[in-house]
Amino acid sequence: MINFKRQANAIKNCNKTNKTNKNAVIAEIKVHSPKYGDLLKQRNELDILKIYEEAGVVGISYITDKQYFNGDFDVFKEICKNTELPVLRKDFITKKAEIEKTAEAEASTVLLIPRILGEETAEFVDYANSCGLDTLVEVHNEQEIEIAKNTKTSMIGINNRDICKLELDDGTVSLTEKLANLIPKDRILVSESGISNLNDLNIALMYTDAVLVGTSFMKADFEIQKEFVKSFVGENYD
Ligand SMILES: O=C(O)c1ccccc1NCC(=O)[C@H](O)[C@H](O)COP(=O)(O)O
Repeated sequence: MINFKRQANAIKNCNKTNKTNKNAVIAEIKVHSPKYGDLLKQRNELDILKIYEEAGVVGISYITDKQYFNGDFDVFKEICKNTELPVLRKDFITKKAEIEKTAEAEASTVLLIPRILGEETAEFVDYANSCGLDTLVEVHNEQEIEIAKNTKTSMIGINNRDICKLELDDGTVSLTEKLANLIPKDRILVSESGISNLNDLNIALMYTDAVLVGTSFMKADFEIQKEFVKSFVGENYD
């Protein structure tokens, strides 16, 4: 089977080149937010993909959940097909068949949530790895960190928001500051959600290897979107 394990390597390679001030930014093509509504605003997902690529991000995230985030698996497949960047699938995965479907789409990484999978998280990580996928195991509290630590996941994400509140809470990077030192250094650590400006970004990157940003990139006006994303990636990126 083809090995799609690219997300973790992309972040590691990016960090090696940090001499050039390039930050490891995973950019989300987020079409809908439960809090802000439509974020796509009649734009095309593949145009946004191109902007993110040109801005120098290390990876792409896309939410396939339809019910709350208006995601579309066919769009996800198109995104995977149209980029060399690693692509993360975010969804509420509960079945191994969904992991197979993610690998078939030639994604790089699948999100797994201990809040949903509990002690089965480790088994789902192994299964995703056997399908050639990287895994991002997402935590929001100490109990979930214990579950994540007992898996072979290469990446752990601290979601600054409580996903059970479906984005109606305001996540802040203070959660990343609080939890980061509980996560073993051999895992790639990602700060996710609620990162809306360079101050948030800099705080998150003091504690983590990468950040995942959606809403603030999507809310930036189309004309300035690339420059805005570039400012997160780092001034010296070309
Ligand atoms: O993170 C999850 O557990 C999740 C699972 C399924 C659908 C959506 C999910 N979370 C939302 C996000 O992933 C955020 O959009 C992402 O972290 C970006 O956050 P923001 O920059 O605040 O839009």
